[in-house]
Amino acid sequence: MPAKKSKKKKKSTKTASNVLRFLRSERGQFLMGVCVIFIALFMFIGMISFFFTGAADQSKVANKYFLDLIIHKQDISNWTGVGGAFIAEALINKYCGVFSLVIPVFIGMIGVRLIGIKTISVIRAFILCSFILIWGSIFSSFILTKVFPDSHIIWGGSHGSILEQLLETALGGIGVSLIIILLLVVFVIITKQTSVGFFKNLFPGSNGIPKSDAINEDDFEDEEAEEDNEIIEKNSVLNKIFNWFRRKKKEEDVSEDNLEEDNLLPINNDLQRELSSPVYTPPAQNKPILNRQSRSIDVEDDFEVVIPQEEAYQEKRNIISPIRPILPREEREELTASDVEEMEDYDPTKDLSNFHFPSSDLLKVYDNTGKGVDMAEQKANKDKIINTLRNYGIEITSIKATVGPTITLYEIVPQAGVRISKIRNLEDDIALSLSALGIRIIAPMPGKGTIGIEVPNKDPQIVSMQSVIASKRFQECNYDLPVALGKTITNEIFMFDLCKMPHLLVAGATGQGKSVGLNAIITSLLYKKHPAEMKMVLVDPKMVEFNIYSTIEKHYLAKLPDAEKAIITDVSKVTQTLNSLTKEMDDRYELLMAASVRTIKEYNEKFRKRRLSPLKGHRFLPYIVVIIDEFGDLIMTAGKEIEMPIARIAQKARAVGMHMIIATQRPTTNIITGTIKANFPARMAFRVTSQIDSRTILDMSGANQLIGRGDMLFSQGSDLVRIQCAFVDTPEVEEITQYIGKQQGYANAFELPEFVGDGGGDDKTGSVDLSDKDPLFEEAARLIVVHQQGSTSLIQRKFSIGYNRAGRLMDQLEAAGIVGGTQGSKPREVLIMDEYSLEQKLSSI
Ligand SMILES: Nc1ncnc2c1ncn2[C@@H]1O[C@H](COP(=O)(O)OP(=O)(O)OP(=O)(O)O)[C@@H](O)[C@H]1O
Repeated sequence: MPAKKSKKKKKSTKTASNVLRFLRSERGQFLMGVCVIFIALFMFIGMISFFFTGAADQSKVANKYFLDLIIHKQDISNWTGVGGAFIAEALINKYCGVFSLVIPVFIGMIGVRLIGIKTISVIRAFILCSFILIWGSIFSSFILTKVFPDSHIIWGGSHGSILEQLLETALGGIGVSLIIILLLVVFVIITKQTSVGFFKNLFPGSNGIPKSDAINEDDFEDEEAEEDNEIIEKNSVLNKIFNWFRRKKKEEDVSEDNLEEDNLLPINNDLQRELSSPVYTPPAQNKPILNRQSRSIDVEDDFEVVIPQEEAYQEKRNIISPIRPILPREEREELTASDVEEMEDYDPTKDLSNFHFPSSDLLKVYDNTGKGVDMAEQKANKDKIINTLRNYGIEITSIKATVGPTITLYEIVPQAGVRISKIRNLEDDIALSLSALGIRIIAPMPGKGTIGIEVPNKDPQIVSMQSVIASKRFQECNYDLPVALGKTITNEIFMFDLCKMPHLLVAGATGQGKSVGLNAIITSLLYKKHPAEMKMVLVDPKMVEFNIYSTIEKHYLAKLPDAEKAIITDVSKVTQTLNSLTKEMDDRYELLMAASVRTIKEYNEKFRKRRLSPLKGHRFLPYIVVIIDEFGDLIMTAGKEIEMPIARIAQKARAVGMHMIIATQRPTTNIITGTIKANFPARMAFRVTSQIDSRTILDMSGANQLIGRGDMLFSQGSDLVRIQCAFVDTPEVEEITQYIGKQQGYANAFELPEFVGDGGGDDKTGSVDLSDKDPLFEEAARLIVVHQQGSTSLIQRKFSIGYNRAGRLMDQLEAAGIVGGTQGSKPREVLIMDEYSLEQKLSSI
């Protein structure tokens, strides 16, 4: 019996959680949104009808119960029947009067938010509607009742009437009028930051006047007194309104040029803010460019703050749904072609045709809502920059701020005659005055004619991987190996095609965001490339960083034929793998040559068209991305043996679709050598501790001035871009890899070719000549016996020798019977138990 009960209980909990999940899903939310909008519409129509039909219905509806009215089938004139008449009578006459119309409007807003076509702040809307409701009821009761005394409508509702009567008794008619105006002013001042300027400007003589070229308040008052009257004239309220309409028209013209309505509405609708901004046209070269995604606020006459807007999230969500997989580009192209012959092309993804790409829902959405733009902070920073520069005798003609997720860029235009180097040298002084780390001066800003000062925001935002992956740009991009890295200072998604880089060097001190950066790169590739199109070789000497990718071994990873695991953690295996990759590279070149093509793209295209026969050894070539974390560790242990194959691959592998990403936390010249640097034109620099390190990575300083936590500089040739790296946490990556891992994969990981070195490869035990022992033979034997660990990398590390020599030593130790044979990636068995037995053994050899 109790078992039955608990089963029943379980079932009902499951149903409830299913319902909840549905309601939380996109479909559920959309459905609820539509319902809510219909309810709002019904109420609104009912209330509008009330103005025309309310008189006829009033006697039938007033003081009755809703059910009574339905049961007794009353003849109701309201367009929405008993329901509408009842709601309208209650809301308008009983409660808050005609301004109750904002109630269905508010409900409609909630519906719109649920549907997701527009992001509306519910709290803001609630406060706004509540104020309108209360203020409106008093206002209507006081004014409209006097204007239209003989009406079936109680203009301010019972609520308004009572309040208004109380106020009128206490303060008199004039007092109530003043209270109504005061409440309105208070509300506008509280809700609109720029309203103070607007109100000030209503009074002639206020200083809402555009300033002269130089921002120098003292000079300004004395010298331009004469011009003041003229300008004040220009600033009169009528002129402002006229100008506002003129500007609005201009903006509408721009908006026809595809500017998103979403982003402009807040600007256009904001009459108060526009009115408060001065009638001041900045010099042509300083004119603010209205970014497609930007919202620009004229905080003061001379200071414009641009807040680049993100693309609407919902719009992006619709692009990838968990149900509808994103087909690989090639497949999409093929499907659109109606040509039957095209359909017969070879389809590399056919083996895993049911493969579903992960959806962006698997990634976490970080709540940055509380981290809006702090106008006070922007203004204070601006003042500090101006004052610091002024202290050193530098005047500027304009200053503009662009607020990014973690950094704000202040662009200044100095007065003619100021030496740029003078400003550049003030980096430390500005940093001191702003009491902030990570100040960077870009003088001049390339192609802009301004000088940039980057200042970290007090409350930085997290750029979620979700926002980057779900962005329209990423979803619609057709790069061969698309990598979405994060967001630039102007909130734009920063993306690049790894194929074009073609190799990438990642550096940064420990804990500054390298691993997160590598995960972001891998994640973007996983979201766009089908397992048939891309394979990865992951090298992880730290052993813990790439472990999460082991679940996708049979989908995306490549490994050596005899390797147990695809993720390489053993230093000794790295040389083998890299050599194997150089072999794969050479094999691919031979295939390309046989196919008479120059690039992997042309080759694969030919293969798809079935113009290359598999019988002649041709095969579809997936891209291979080699990612090495902590490359410094490898160079320290294996030196040239690692550097050489890396350099070879970096020099040649681009055309055959092999790309490398190497990361290091030790950006010194003995790790990032000249050979490495020459072959890795694209560099990603996270924060480093010294200017020298920054120069080693980027060939210039800057990385030492970053603020960490994913703040980075990306350089490709001479261009240097500051980016906030997208944040993807380990659990998020796990979700993705598990989603992929659960799906059908290939039988094995992608097999790399076996590499047989000059000496005949690894397995040389049979030919080992113990008469020609390595000078380190005895010491190595002691080391192995003392540690009881037959590991080649141990020998490498202890004696600082390369892998080949350590491997030879190990073979000699095996031939001497000190260690056992190879056991895949595991250390060899040590056959001698103690040092005494070893000494005996050594003397007998
Ligand atoms: N893009 C980012 N946004 C926000 N926080 C970040 C970002 N990247 C890194 N962090 C923060 O910094 C911490 C360290 O990052 P990460 O592990 O990537 O550093 P690392 O450079 O790889 O360090 P190590 O070299 O020691 O492994 C993270 O746990 C996270 O809290």
